[in-house]
Amino acid sequence: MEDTTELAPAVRSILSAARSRAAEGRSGDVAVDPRDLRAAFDAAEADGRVPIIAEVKPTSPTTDGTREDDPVELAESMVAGGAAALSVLTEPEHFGGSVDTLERVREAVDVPVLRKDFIVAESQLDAVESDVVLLIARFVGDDLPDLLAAARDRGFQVLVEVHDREELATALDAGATLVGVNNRDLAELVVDLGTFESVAPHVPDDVTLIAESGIASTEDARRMRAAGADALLVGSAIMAGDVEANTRELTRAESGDGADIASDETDENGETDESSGDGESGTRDTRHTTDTPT
Ligand SMILES: O=C(O)c1ccccc1NCC(=O)[C@H](O)[C@H](O)COP(=O)(O)O
Repeated sequence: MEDTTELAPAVRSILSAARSRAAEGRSGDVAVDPRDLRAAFDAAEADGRVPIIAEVKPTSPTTDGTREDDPVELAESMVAGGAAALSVLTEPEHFGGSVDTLERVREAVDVPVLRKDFIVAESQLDAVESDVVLLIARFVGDDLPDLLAAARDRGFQVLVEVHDREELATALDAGATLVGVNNRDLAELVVDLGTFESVAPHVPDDVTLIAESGIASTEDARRMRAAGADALLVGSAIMAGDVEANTRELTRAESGDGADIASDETDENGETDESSGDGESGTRDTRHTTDTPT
């Protein structure tokens, strides 16, 4: 079991709740016929859209209040705004999510759907079908290879989330081919886009790389793409206000006609550290670098 002493209290509480749910158990393994996430990213690129995984995130430990709209309507609006894929929180106690919500969303849309939860035990994998599941390297520790295999056996594509180079090495050793770098530090819950920029150059080109958390503007989106992100996972900035318009603006961040969503939508988290990083782009892959002005 992981040492949780350095985690933020909210994150320790999330983990404790996850372990309780894991203990409830379920019978029977799910068998998923997944929608291809990489193909969805390629289709967005071919269409001139930045590949965005838009997250249905009703609330979170760093969000004030709860968005009560029908999650299916929110999801459909995200797809209408050009999202290549969706992420749906299924964690009930801290994020207002549910497996029922994910089932309804996946039925309503035809893009790949990531199940965003805090999986620490194999039994949790059988709670619901999704196209992609998340494994957080920090939380699963030495169980990563076994959980990765268990998820793949069920048909899931697996996004392994890391926060630093050490976790990246662990993920690659375990055979991860889909890696997310979380800009949110789970010890302090502070967001720093420099995190992605420092880890991305060390990710092999044949790994699909996703920048997660704290992307609050079209400028942030371009910054993460310039640092080598194949796709961006965005929750709070899309959930704040008109989700279709917010999604569209981010997907158009490289086509020069996207207004800056941060200019008229205030992210109540207000945690993105724009001053972080040293201003140099990562060199992993410059395909995404753009000269398009804001
Ligand atoms: O978002 C939180 O407040 C949070 C707190 C503690 C653990 C995890 C948390 N978020 C999970 C996520 O992965 C994000 O929802 C996702 O990366 C989107 O981030 P953002 O665009 O910053 O909402």
